[in-house]
Amino acid sequence: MSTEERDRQQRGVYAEEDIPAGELARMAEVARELADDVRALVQATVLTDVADDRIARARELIGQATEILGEEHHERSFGTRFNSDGTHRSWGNALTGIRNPIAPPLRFECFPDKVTVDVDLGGAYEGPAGLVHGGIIAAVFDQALGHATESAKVPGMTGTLSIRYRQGTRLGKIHVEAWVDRVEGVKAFAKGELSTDDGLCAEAEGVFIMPKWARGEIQEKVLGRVGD
Ligand SMILES: CCCCCCCCCCCCCCCC(=O)SCCNC(=O)CCNC(=O)[C@H](O)C(C)(C)COP(=O)(O)OP(=O)(O)OC[C@H]1O[C@@H](n2cnc3c(N)ncnc32)[C@H](O)[C@@H]1OP(=O)(O)O
Repeated sequence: MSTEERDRQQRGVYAEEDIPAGELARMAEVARELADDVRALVQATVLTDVADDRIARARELIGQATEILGEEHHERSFGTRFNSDGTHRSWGNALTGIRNPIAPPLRFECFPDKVTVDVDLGGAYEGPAGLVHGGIIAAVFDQALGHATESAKVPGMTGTLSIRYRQGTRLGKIHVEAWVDRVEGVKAFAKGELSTDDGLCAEAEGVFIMPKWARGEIQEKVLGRVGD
């Protein structure tokens, strides 16, 4: 596929889909509840100790649920959708998406100088025994630093992300802070820290770049709007 065709496809996953605020709130609630249920199922799957016949029964029920959910579905991804009320939604996002049970999910608080997030990473995010997987930590940082750039109105895609793991992060509650350190043209340099009750566990820095294909119209839309 040519670069032009790829860029065109990529722009296409940023779509206008105008939905009245009340209806949108209802849809968000339904999506959030379903994702919460499936997230609980994932956790139960990792930790269960029931006998094989109970697992067989659970699989039957899960199969039925999968079939129901598949009756109507989006083609490949949810993408990002823009509303005329000044919001946009990326509900499939792997870290924040309210439709996505893989997402921990991260819910950021935005301040003028930084973004913060508190989240509980349970057994489904394990790497070394009892500790959070390093790749999950990297993903959390990627999103947090990216969110900081978006909040500072200099959003971009991750060009480079570097992490220093200072000590193991025990499964459980984590606190992450991220901020924009400086901006050079289309590049925003962001930093972040992850801590727990044990203190500082990891630090990150990254470069976030507004890609060529998004400069202009899509950039304006992302900059002008808020959402989840
Ligand atoms: C609207 C849509 C997008 C934004 C909306 C996001 C909003 C919402 C954010 C929510 C938070 C998301 C947080 C998760 C973020 C991911 O997960 S992003 C997914 C992982 N990253 C990727 O897939 C990126 C893949 N790479 C690319 O798309 C492109 O190579 C890049 C990195 C965007 C570069 O784009 P490009 O248009 O080729 O850039 P180009 O004009 O050649 O270079 C611009 C400058 O950047 C430098 N540069 C290029 N590549 C790199 C690199 N990898 N490292 C360091 N510097 C580099 C160049 O040297 C140049 O520097 P100067 O000469 O200006 O000094």
